[in-house]
Amino acid sequence: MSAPLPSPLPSRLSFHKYQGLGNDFILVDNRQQPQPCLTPEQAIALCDRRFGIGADGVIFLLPGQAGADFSMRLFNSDGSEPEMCGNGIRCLAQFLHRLGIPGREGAYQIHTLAGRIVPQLRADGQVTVDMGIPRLLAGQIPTTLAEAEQKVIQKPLSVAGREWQVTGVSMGNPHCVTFLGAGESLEDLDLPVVGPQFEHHPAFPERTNTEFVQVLSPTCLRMRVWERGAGATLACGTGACAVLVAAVLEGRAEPEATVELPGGNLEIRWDPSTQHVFMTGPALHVFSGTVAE
Ligand SMILES: N[C@@H](CCC[C@H](N)C(=O)O)C(=O)O
Repeated sequence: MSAPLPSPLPSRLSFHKYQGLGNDFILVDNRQQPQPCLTPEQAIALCDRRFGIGADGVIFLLPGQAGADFSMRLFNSDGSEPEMCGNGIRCLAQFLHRLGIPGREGAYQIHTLAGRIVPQLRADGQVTVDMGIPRLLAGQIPTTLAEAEQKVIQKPLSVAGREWQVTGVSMGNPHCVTFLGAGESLEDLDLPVVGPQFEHHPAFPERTNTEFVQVLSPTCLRMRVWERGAGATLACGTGACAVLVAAVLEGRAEPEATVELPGGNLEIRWDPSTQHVFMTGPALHVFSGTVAE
């Protein structure tokens, strides 16, 4: 049997493991330099659940840009860099609090590749995040399922031998949302088969996250997710926001609803006056450590 490949694990790296509804991340205090201290290859190695620490991604706490208090960047477990991470930014807010950085009335101004995002710690220990305004035009998602200046609502998409109706939403990162038909169940979905075919579909030039949704009521949505660059995860915060937005656009839900994910629930609100989406949910520190020599 051949010896395992040499690991690019960054020896002696201090890290902090957090999770939001089981969507788990390795957080690195990277405030000493403007660029991430790790390469995508090192992030892949750290995320490996056998040879590394194990996580859905690596999140970097960086110095602020554009007037923000701090910046956040992250690598998915496949080494790709997404624009934003909803569960992850709740974890980042808890990390800042644990570092003894109070924020303004518990709120932190965070610069991300999706723009300014504002998580706020709540007295009950949960975190509410102003996720900004969803992008709904095909050119913003991006997708070729419609003309660039058109919305993508209930468009047909052939995947895995069947036609799905999909709605596209960007929360800074791309999301393809599809609602199950009567008699279909989330448990019957073969995510490892259909997920990658959605993720890599040519209609999504930057790949996509895909959410499969069952409407329990206009104020309760149940979902599973296949994430771009991470696969099937227990929760996706930007995905839950995209699901609420898509459900409202399709006339299936109220602007405020509970989104049930395999890892737990998120409360999502799409404010009609400001068009901002707000997400509320938990984020917990699991352990801290240092990578071996
Ligand atoms: N799980 C995250 C999303 C992380 C990024 C996503 N995989 C992408 O590539 O867009 C969340 O909670 O939003």
